[in-house]
Amino acid sequence: MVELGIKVKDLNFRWANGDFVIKSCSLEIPKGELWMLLGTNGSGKSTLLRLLAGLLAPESGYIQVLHPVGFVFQNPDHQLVMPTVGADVAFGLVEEKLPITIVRARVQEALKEVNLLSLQKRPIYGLSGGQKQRIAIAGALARQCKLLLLDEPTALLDPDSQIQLVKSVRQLVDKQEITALWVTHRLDELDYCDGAFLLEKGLLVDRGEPKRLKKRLMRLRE
Ligand SMILES: Nc1ncnc2c1ncn2[C@@H]1O[C@H](COP(=O)(O)OP(=O)(O)OP(=O)(O)O)[C@@H](O)[C@H]1O
Repeated sequence: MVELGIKVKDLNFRWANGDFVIKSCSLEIPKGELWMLLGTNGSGKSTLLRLLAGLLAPESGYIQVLHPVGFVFQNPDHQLVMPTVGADVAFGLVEEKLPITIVRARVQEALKEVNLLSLQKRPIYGLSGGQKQRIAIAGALARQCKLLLLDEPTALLDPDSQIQLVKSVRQLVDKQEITALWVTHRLDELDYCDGAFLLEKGLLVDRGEPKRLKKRLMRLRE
């Protein structure tokens, strides 16, 4: 039997007094795979990610995900809270009250994984958007996350940094057997994933082979 990183069954969610924004959603992602979540603005992608992360509670349905969960937001400035790179990556570990020797080792290892070890002592202020996103990912790696949820992590990046980021997440997924779900509007990113979902008005209307979904969406956008 395939081991799963995410299993969701008949999930329903609505905001207080509102209509359902996630409707009878069922999906599975095998452990160690990178899947993408597509859909027009307001279709419910961020809401679904927040439900998976446990940041929102569903009205009904079943969610099973691997832990710990790492979350990467569209705008890293909403996520990075400490003044320097090293302190930010260490933040979650200090919260867990881990011994300082372990914190140091995990921070170094995580920064090495995202190619930012040389910036460990640098202030976050002044770094590029792509570097900041990699710091957010390093924070999740330092916490030894098994599931990575990324909400349009490349939305604010230029095309070069965009492709660099998706390639590095692809490599991390392969190397560390992390499961990842990546929300995007950018169809070129589909070249790096194992599968994709299409959400429309809270309903999963398509799923599967990224090449096929890419063609379908390219036709829709013509
Ligand atoms: N805090 C909130 N309270 C009430 N309604 C909300 C809240 N956040 C989002 N919504 C509504 O929920 C629906 C789904 O929003 P969501 O942000 O999940 O969509 P999305 O697919 O991520 O959109 P985008 O691509 O623009 O980020 C939208 O109608 C949105 O207006």
